[in-house]
Formats: sequence, structure tokens, C-alpha cells
Amino acid sequence: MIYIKDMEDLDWRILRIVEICLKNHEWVPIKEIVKKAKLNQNEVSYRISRLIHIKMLNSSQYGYRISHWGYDALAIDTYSKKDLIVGMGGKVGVGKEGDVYNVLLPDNRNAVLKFHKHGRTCFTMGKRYRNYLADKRHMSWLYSSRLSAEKEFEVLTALYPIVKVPEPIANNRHTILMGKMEGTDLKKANLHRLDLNPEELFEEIIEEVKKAYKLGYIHGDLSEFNILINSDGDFVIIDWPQVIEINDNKFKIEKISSKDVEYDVEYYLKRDIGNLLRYFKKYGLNKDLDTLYNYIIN
Ligand SMILES: Nc1ncnc2c1ncn2[C@@H]1O[C@H](COP(=O)(O)OP(=O)(O)OP(=O)(O)O)[C@@H](O)[C@H]1O
Ligand SMILES: [Mg+2]
Ligand SMILES: [Mg+2]
Repeated sequence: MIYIKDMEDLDWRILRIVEICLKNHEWVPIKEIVKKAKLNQNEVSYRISRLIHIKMLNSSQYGYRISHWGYDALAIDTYSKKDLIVGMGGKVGVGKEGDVYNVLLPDNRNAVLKFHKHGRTCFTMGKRYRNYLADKRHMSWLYSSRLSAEKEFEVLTALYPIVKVPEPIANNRHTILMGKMEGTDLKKANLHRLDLNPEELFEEIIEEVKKAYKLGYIHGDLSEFNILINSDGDFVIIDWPQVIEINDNKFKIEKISSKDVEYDVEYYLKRDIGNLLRYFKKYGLNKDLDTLYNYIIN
């Protein structure tokens, strides 16, 4: 629980100062905070103890840093101050890399806010991110979560509305604000009960994969868990941070047991198609992977 309502202006100010100082420190020493805040040491100590009490800051013998909750709070506060969201509701979903919450936009539309949480990332994901961050020495969860959110927002912006993906609305820190799909994931949907034709749906999904490929992107984690569908058969493909950019060599190498293994675009695209085929097999669909692959790339 984030106790934003208990936060006073000075608490926010100190929290933001700690965030800025984290660019240069792993733990921010109190004297650094005092210097930047232009407040006396007693006031700063008092604010820090309040922030620790409500779990916005973590402390060690070396100083202070922002907690997951502190970072969440800063993002929510920023959206709220910019009038991008006017309310927050419950959780829509919990993924391996983040939590997704219902939010209300000023025009009364429902949307969702996805928090990227790399601290508890799945292992492969971490590996790939470490790769593309090889030159950044002090990579913290805070920094890598932010990059992951930025990447997902960038991809949604490049794909929307050509490809069926959620509408990207805004990005702040480790979060993205996007349109909400009222529906369920394909994993939980029963296509027969929804009166949907599995073969038609499969072909529609392949069309989206093809369009994304033409724009230069391979999802990289496509499966029945990352497709949301409603009862009309409308769907969106979600969860894009691990995207493979077709002209970006950095994404082609993964470290497996400390050996560099080079995977190419073909590997990732076939893996995505293979996941879809596996899912649709239970509806009796039998298609050839190579034929689909050639259809997509040509
Ligand atoms: N735009 C959206 N509209 C409605 N629900 C959404 C939306 N985006 C995400 N969700 C819900 O939140 C869940 C997690 O989202 P997402 O898959 O993007 O996160 P993740 O943490 O990367 O998950 P994973 O562990 O699958 O990698 C989804 O399975 C879905 O239930
Ligand atoms: Mg997912
Ligand atoms: Mg994911």
C-alpha cells in the first residue's frame, strides 16, 4: 500500500532529490540531500525518517535510496499533477515483470497503468536486458525497469494503430499508461463458447504479426498469455518490452550458461509462431511453421 495521502510537500521534495542523486550514487548520503534541499539537517533527517516509515525510502549504512513503492509513488504523482489520470483502481493483472492497474482518465475513460518491475524479473529477460545495457555500469533495477517501460512505450507508439496493440497514452519512469482492453487473455478464453472461429482468429493474429514484422518488430514473447480478446473477437497483442528489432544486432545475442549464443530473427519469429501453433492445436488447427514464416517475411 502506498500512503500518498500522508505525504507532505517537503516529503515529495526530499524523495525527488534522492531520485536525482541516485544518478551518481548507489546510496545517497544525507549530506548530499541536505546540500540539494537547502534545508537544515534536522528537517532533512525528520523527512527521511517519515519516508522510511511509509516505505518510500530504503536505508543502509551508506545512505538512502528509493524503494519500489517510492518509485511507484513518484510516477503516480507525476501523472496526477499532469492531469493524465484522475483515479486509480485495483489490479488488473500481475505479470512476471510488472503489475497492471486500472486507472481513470480525465475524460472518464478507463485505461491501465503498467509498472515494470525488473527487481523480480524472469531470468532470460534479465539476461537480454543486461546485454543491451552492457555499457551501463551501474545498472539498477530502477534504471532497467525504466528502460523496459520506455522500450515498450516506444514500440506501442510505432505500432499503434496499424497493429492491434493497446493505445499508448503516456510514459513516466518505469511505467506506461495505455488503453484498456476489456476482455480476457486467450489462455482463459473459450473460443467455442464465444462463438469464434479459431482458424479465422489465428489468421487474423498472423496478419498482425506480419504487420509488426513489416514495421521492423518481432514480439519475442508471443503466446496465448499476451493476447487479450473480447466477446466480439476483437483482440490486442500486449507485453512488448522484450521486442526484437529487426535491424538491431544487439538483440540477437543471448548468454546461455555464460556462452554467447547467437539467435537470429528467424529463431525469434519462428518461436512466436510456434507458440501460437501450439495453442491453436487444441482447436484442431494444423499449419506448417515454415509456410507461415515465409508468408510473414514476404
Ligand atoms: N492494455 C491492457 N488492457 C487490459 N489488461 C491488460 C492490459 N495490459 C496488461 N493487462 C493485464 O495485465 C497482465 C500483465 O500484463 P503484461 O503481460 O503486459 O505484463 P508482464 O508483467 O510483462 O507479464 P508477463 O509476466 O506475461 O511477461 C496481462 O496478462 C493482462 O491481464
Ligand atoms: Mg505478459
Ligand atoms: Mg512480459
